[in-house]
Amino acid sequence: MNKDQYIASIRKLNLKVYLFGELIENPVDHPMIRPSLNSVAMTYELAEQEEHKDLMTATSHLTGKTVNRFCHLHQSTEDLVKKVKMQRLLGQKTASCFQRCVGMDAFNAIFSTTFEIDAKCGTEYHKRFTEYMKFVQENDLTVDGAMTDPKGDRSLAPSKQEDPDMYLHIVEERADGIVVRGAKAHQTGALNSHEHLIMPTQAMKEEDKAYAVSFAVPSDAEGVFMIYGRQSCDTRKMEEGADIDVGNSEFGGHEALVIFEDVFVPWNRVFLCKEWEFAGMMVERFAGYHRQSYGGCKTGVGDVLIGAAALAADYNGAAKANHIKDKLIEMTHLNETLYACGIACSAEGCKTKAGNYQIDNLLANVCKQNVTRFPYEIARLAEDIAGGIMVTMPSEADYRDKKVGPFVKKYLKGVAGVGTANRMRVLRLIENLTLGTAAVGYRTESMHGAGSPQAQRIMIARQSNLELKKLLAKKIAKVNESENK
Ligand SMILES: Cc1cc2nc3c(=O)[nH]c(=O)nc-3n(C[C@H](O)[C@H](O)[C@H](O)COP(=O)(O)OP(=O)(O)OC[C@H]3O[C@@H](n4cnc5c(N)ncnc54)[C@H](O)[C@@H]3O)c2cc1C
Repeated sequence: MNKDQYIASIRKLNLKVYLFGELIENPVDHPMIRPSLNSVAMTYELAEQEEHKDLMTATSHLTGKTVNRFCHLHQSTEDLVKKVKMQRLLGQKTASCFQRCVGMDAFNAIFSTTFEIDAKCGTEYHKRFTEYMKFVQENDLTVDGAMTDPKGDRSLAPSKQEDPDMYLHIVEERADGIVVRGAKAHQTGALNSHEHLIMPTQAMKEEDKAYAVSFAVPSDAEGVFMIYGRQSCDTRKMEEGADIDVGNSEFGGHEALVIFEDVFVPWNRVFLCKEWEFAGMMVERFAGYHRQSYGGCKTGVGDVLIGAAALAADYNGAAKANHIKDKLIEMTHLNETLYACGIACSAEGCKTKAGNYQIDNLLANVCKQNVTRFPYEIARLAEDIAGGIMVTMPSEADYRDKKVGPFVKKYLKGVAGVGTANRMRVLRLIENLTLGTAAVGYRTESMHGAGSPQAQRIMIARQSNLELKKLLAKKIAKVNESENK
């Protein structure tokens, strides 16, 4: 699809979306939601441009046809590297979350996991999922990769929760399919997606087998509805003529709470049904891909933030100061470190039993662990360079007002030759990325998206191979085991 066809295809869906307690009739044109749709639309627009085709498209190994890379099953480490480069490009173009990665990461995780379930259990999930992928590729769909359950009491297993719906689960198995109930929280781009692709949220034990479920449903399926997640400063987008104050008037991201009220799923769309031993594998593979993803997208957004900070320094007349130059160097160093990790875990990837490529899991976890920290430091340095006016500045309405406008223009001026409005625009962009709507994606998603920091530390511990490292040290130090006796 091109950009316009994508927008038209979302318009055709009969989505049930609630915002501020009301059912939204037309989410596509809602001023608070539309910027997020524009970000996804960019994934279609760039794929049409000759200069970006190499990154934005790939050849499907299922059909031999050209597909959008967001629908691709990675066939090599080169594909994995291109994925990260594509994500950086999109971060640069939108300065926000472009939402389509969760689906891509779910495709690749489910493809390889279902292959291994079938080999062990004699099921036919992989065949079903392969057919599903052909449908996704053929129709160039955006798919919400839905893993996170609300989880209620974090100290209790799914089946031990006071409310059994705190983890999405199977309530009925029928001859023609299953019925599921529950919710998925924090769903990125849910309203801009054609489909929801569900995975379990954690490894399961046998008593939790009703919660070990993976399936796909259209986003307007009977029984599915969404409650839009609000963001800091979101209603600025609803203000008359919203432009400067929004910071990024064109693009944004969103998350939603997606609720499944006894939703029927036909068997051909079920990819895991109670094989609890494989829930952990699916989760780990998805998380690995998604931890790689942040080495691309957050770096692209970081590029925009570094650029905005450098412009703020120019407009403030501080650009020549050595400490400002050094802070911009530090921001670049941190940002490129994230990118290096994204590229490294891709280049060190390997083939799965199903034939698609998986990232190096240790390096992907190191990547995400850095992502939980570095964007915060980059944001801190951007705020330092921007100055306090970034958060105390009068509104755009005051700037345009006949009476007080001239005072705003006069007293918010920086260096000669730069209009006050342009200085305001750059400062509002920094505010948007560090404290406003885009901070959801740049900051808190960096912390919790694809798992909170502790989840990566557990994975790093598991793969650090300390015993080998001890042996290396013993050899160099000439440790003599007989002296220990
Ligand atoms: C902006 C954003 C976008 C997201 N997009 C998606 C998406 O598209 N799809 C999707 O599926 N998910 C998405 N997520 C969800 C993300 O994966 C979760 O936020 C993450 O897994 C953490 O879960 P939580 O938010 O419930 O935090 P919690 O589980 O409440 O964690 C809070 C803290 O408690 C700790 N903790 C939690 N449980 C335990 C325990 N049992 N023992 C000890 N400590 C514990 C954690 O380590 C953390 O420090 C998104 C999240 C964000 C913020």
